[in-house]
Amino acid sequence: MIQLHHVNKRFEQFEAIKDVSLTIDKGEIYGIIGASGAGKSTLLRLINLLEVPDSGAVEVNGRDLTKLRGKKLRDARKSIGMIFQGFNLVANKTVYENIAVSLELSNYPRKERRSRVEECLRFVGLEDFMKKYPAQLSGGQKQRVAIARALANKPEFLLCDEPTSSLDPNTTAEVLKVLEDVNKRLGVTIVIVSHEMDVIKSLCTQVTVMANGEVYETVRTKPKGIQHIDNNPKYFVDQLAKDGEVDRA
Ligand SMILES: Nc1ncnc2c1ncn2[C@@H]1O[C@H](COP(=O)(O)OP(=O)(O)OP(=O)(O)O)[C@@H](O)[C@H]1O
Repeated sequence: MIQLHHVNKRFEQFEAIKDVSLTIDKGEIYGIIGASGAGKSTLLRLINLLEVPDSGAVEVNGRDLTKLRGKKLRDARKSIGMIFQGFNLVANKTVYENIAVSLELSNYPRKERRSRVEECLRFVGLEDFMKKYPAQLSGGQKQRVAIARALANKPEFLLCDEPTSSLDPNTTAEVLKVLEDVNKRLGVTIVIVSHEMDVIKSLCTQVTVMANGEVYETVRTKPKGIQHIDNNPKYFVDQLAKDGEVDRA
């Protein structure tokens, strides 16, 4: 379980995140949506302390990450994988090496690294791509490699920052299917930031709408048939309420 308690984050004078508290239960696919600049990515990055909060607590399975330093923080972070809109693969390394590097950094037992890389690539359907370089892959394949890399250390949580925003609709569907498998078959809790309502609609079990650095509302829903997007946060909630059964959290 992930819990944020009264978290605040400023960039100089600008208050990017204001007193945000939320709970993400094990097994959820938790969406964070909202207009551009609402604070979605910052909120996601606070969960693994890529952004350090100015105040408040970030608890992962009951441990406050803001109190951990050095090896203890690195170990805690192993339970949290992350993928990005731009994939963040290393261009001059092969698919195999991109994944193996994360096992090296975490001191994964040397003899088991190869089979773990193979296992992760099989999971995302790219076992035949080990020797390719990122430039030889499509956008969807790059994101699947990034997912395999994020899974390598067997995380409990996967943070996804706009994972399909640079992909076309078909490739988006392919990546969403992999993320759904990660949740259903591996039991990984997923937190996904997206401005695409279709992504939220097809995947999420709970959704937080952000506006101006604050939680506007959190709803549990299985929305259907959402077509448009609007910058008014009330719009997101109204759409979710209209298209599915919404329990206000
Ligand atoms: N490192 C930083 N330094 C200064 N300001 C920042 C930094 N990171 C984010 N911000 C500001 O904080 C606000 C929230 O940014 P954030 O990226 O979290 O928004 P977002 O909702 O993810 O937006 P988008 O959908 O456009 O990516 C924005 O106004 C942004 O300019």
